[in-house]
Amino acid sequence: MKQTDIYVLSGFLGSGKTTLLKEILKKEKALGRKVAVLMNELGKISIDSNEIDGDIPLKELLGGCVCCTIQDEVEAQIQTLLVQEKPDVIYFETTGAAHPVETIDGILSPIFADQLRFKGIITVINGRQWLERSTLSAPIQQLIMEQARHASLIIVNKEDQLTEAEKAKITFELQSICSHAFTVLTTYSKFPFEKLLEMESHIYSGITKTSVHALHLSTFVYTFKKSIAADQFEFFLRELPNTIYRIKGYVKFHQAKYPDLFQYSYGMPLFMQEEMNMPLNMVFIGENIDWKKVENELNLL
Ligand SMILES: Nc1nc2c(ncn2[C@@H]2O[C@H](COP(=O)(O)OP(=O)(O)OP(=O)(O)O)[C@@H](O)[C@H]2O)c(=O)[nH]1
Repeated sequence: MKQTDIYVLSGFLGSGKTTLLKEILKKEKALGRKVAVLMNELGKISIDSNEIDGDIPLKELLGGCVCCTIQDEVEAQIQTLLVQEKPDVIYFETTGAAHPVETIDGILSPIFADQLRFKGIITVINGRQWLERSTLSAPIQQLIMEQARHASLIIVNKEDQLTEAEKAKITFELQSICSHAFTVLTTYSKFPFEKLLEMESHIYSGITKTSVHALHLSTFVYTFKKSIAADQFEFFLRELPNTIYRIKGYVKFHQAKYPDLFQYSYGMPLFMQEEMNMPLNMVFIGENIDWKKVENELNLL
């Protein structure tokens, strides 16, 4: 089955995400891959989408954020892109307010998660805003920190507005927060494109890798081959590490006619009976997780 790479472009409002996207699309054009774009903006009218070439398939998600109000719409748009366009790669520009974990949760639906290869998060940081972040409210500071912490590639943008000493300070601070990420200082988001191509896939696919990326926010898609016992599944959940932030997918219990839709968020499980058969895929999102171990435990259910 063809798998489509998906990258998330994250970063606070005005940091340079659309500038980065335009830069990436130029490079992709030269590379000849089939690209699709998904843009999420908080406003009801898209401004940034006008800046994208008309020949690139583009879906807009307006008037809400992937991390809360429009998750269903995100799923539908990605599925449409996969079916109609069959792209090699999708770039998803999130709103500046989106939290990385919620974003990944929004894009990986159990219905098609096995067709996507989540390549990671590219976070754009406005250099000056980073230096002056203590003037922002606590939740915004926390959000900017989370966007940086979960990135595989960090673009410190607006380098033209920074002194040499400030650049050194930012680089030092970011390296201590996210030593696993590649950090680059840019003007107008011009960055070495090969760093994006080198990003590891962050979906665990049964191959044990010992790269540093394994110790980071990553995802795992498991497909149940049969129905399982409810009490054993509950035991499995109780034993899970608390750095598994999200699980969602379909699980079929013995005696049940149809699978349950299962949702798990920061330790809280929720089951909903489905009215028809669904693919028994389950998507996991976690940090510093040994997915091989989780897979082995699931195989024993
Ligand atoms: N001085 C300077 N301005 C920049 C640079 N990169 C981008 N800008 C400008 O910063 C503004 C915001 O850039 P965008 O790329 O639209 O930022 P964004 O993150 O997509 O913004 P939102 O969609 O509002 O979240 C634009 O006016 C850009 O032209 C840079 O390196 N230096």
